[in-house]
Amino acid sequence: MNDMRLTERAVDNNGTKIRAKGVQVYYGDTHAIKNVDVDIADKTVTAFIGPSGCGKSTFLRCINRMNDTISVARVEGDILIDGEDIYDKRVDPVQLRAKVGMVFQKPNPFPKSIYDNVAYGPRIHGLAKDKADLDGIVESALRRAALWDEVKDRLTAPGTGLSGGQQQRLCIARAVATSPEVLLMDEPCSALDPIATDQVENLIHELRANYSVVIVTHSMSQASRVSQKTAYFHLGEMVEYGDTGDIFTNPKDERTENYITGRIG
Ligand SMILES: Nc1ncnc2c1ncn2[C@@H]1O[C@H](COP(=O)(O)OP(=O)(O)OP(=O)(O)O)[C@@H](O)[C@H]1O
Repeated sequence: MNDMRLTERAVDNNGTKIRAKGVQVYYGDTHAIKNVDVDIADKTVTAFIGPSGCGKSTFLRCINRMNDTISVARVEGDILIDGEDIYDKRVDPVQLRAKVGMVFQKPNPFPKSIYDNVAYGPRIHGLAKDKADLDGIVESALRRAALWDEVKDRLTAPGTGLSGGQQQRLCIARAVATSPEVLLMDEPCSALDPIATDQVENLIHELRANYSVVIVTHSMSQASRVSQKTAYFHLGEMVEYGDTGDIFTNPKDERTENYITGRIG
């Protein structure tokens, strides 16, 4: 953001990284998110689950203002990160998205080299002092994405030439290269085979040490493997939110229970 308050502010709010208050999202006349209140913890993986069309991706996109790019979308209510309103008019959405990175369903590397994919964000945000500094940022991001050993000898090769699982880890490296504080993942494994899914899930587990990770998933087994907190969405409402173990073994809301037992999907 313009004044970079997100990076400079001391965090002292009992581990809450993201706070949503009364969030509503409309696409024209469609009321896609209905009055969502939630506190999302720092250094935690939070899974959003629920039937198709219930608003998981819409709510996820509120957290880095990706809905700004959809002309018919209108967001109401407050979303605070470290206590700061990300919809404040002084906040630059481009800067915000460096702090709140996103990984999409389908791996979407740029038509550039592996190196340039990862260097893209640090370059546009002026994060490197010189070439050696940029090299270090690229290597560190590729290591954090568990991809370095596989690509270190072909950094100038096109990112699009990697396997699907490698491309998704490249996109994760691209997202972490700007040192985000929050990582949003919208069904990051849905285009991957079981081995690549396992690698990305292990990575999510490691990323939690440094980031608040929010993941949309259709796979309840994935949610239970990777997350500590789970939110269940139903027809635009967040009907239940709590510890993942509790949501899956002892849901309080009948709608959550019906979903996790397979009665609705
Ligand atoms: N760009 C858009 N324009 C208009 N309506 C949209 C748009 N994106 C989503 N919607 C509508 O908003 C509602 C929520 O959609 P969203 O994609 O957030 O749900 P979801 O739970 O992520 O679904 P899925 O699991 O199928 O990806 C749906 O009714 C959908 O049709």
